[in-house]
Amino acid sequence: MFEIGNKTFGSRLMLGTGKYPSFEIQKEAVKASETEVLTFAVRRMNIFDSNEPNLLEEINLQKYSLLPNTAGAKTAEEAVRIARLASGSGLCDMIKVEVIGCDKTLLPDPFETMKASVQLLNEGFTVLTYISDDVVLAKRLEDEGIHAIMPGASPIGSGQGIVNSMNLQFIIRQSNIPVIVDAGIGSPKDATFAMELGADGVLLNTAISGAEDPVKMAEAMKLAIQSGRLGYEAGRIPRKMYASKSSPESGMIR
Ligand SMILES: CC(=O)[C@@H](O)[C@H](O)COP(=O)(O)O
Repeated sequence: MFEIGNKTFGSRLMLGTGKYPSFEIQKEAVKASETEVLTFAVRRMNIFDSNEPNLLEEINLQKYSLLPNTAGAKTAEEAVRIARLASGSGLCDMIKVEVIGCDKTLLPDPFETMKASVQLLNEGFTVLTYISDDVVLAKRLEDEGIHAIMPGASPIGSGQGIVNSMNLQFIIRQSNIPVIVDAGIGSPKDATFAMELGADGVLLNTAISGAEDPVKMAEAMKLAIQSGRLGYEAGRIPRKMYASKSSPESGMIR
């Protein structure tokens, strides 16, 4: 169990909702993942045209917490406008702040991200902020009062996995708010690694929606995250430079 703002979650896997081959497969994958949190880009989600298909109509909304995100925003002003739209539509008071600063890498703009996060905190939102693995920015945002920090493992949709585990560990160790590793996860081992490092959760999309079998991959990710968390709680052995025998010599029968 972990908490973000006033919500408690059993599952540590948060799912994006884009790029699935079909609604049917998406629904199955969401079910198999046992996620409790679905994030979606307010700008890209068809929530306003009742003639168009809409994922939110396809799923049982009682079962999930919705986490609208500000994907598509390039300035703080745009992100704030998108968040207000989501809240005005009664979707949720939680918001994932995402302000992209570079079209090629889709890495977030730290200055606009900070501005948007502070503004939305002042407006009473529960703020989860997506950043790159920037240790100093993570702390500054926590000091401002955000509710969870979401450092990227690697660029969105790249499937590169965790490229700087050192920075992620710095962020995890210094944080007094939940750390959700978000973006760039490619395979279950990446998700396990994030959890073994001590992350509170993982948010991912492409690794499941783009898999050959998204439903199977959703289950694999669920198990990977559970396994990584269990391993973290169990406490791994320290790394040693040289070998040490698995069977102790004292007490050996000669
Ligand atoms: C859905 C969402 O919020 C994405 O922007 C998120 O960052 C996931 O990235 P991946 O697709 O790399 O998992």
